[in-house]
Amino acid sequence: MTTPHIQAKPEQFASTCLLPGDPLRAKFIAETYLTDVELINSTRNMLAYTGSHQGSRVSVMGTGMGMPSCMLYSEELIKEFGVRRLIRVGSCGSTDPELGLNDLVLAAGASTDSNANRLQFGGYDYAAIADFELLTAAAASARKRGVDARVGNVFSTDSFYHPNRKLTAMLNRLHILAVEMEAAGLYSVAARHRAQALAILTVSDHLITHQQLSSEERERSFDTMIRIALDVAVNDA
Ligand SMILES: O=P(O)(O)O[C@H]1O[C@H](CO)[C@@H](O)[C@H]1O
Ligand SMILES: O=c1cc[nH]c(=O)[nH]1
Repeated sequence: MTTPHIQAKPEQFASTCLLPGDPLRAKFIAETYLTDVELINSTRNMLAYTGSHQGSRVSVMGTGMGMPSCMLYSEELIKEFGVRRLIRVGSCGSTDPELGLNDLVLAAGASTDSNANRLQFGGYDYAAIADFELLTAAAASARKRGVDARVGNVFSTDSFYHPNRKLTAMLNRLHILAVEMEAAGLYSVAARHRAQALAILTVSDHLITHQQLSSEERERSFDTMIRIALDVAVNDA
């Protein structure tokens, strides 16, 4: 089966797929952490690979930026390629003074300014939440690795350059930890298909202090997040 966006056979995907926004981060993850790696999609340069990690098959694929792109790929991965566990490994902007560069967030829930989930829900508000099993596995992995990962609500936005100048303060007031662009959509697609999803995020920039990582660091670093995601993948495989 191929789709307009993914040219692969269903059996080429593992049932667990890591999903960075950046396809070059997918390449980096495949080349650095997996063995026996096969490139299984390059349509639109949205690179996807399957390989092995500690004896378990794992796939990794870029989703592009934003909910429309992430939801499209997630839907196809679940419906046409048999992917059942989708683990986003993304960057985010911290909205919390106590959450600094390179710190980790496990997105238990994802608020949003997007209409994408309302489109599927008759205009009502949908509470986009992570799969509990994946979330607790990631929290356990972080604990075991001595990593102080924060668990909480994030904000998935349609607008990287947000017009609301008071957004950061408003999010902080509601104890939302960070901003990114995909988790709320990923969670609703997974729920609709009874699949499991989790977003693990690393702080790449700080919306209060304006510190930031370089684009190369966003492509090639994030070792802790990737290792935790792979612990979850192997645990569940
Ligand atoms: O680093 P990734 O996974 O792409 O995630 C974040 O970075 C992009 C914006 O620069 C958006 O996709 C946002 O969600
Ligand atoms: O979506 C994102 C990702 C990183 N940093 C942000 O401010 N927003």
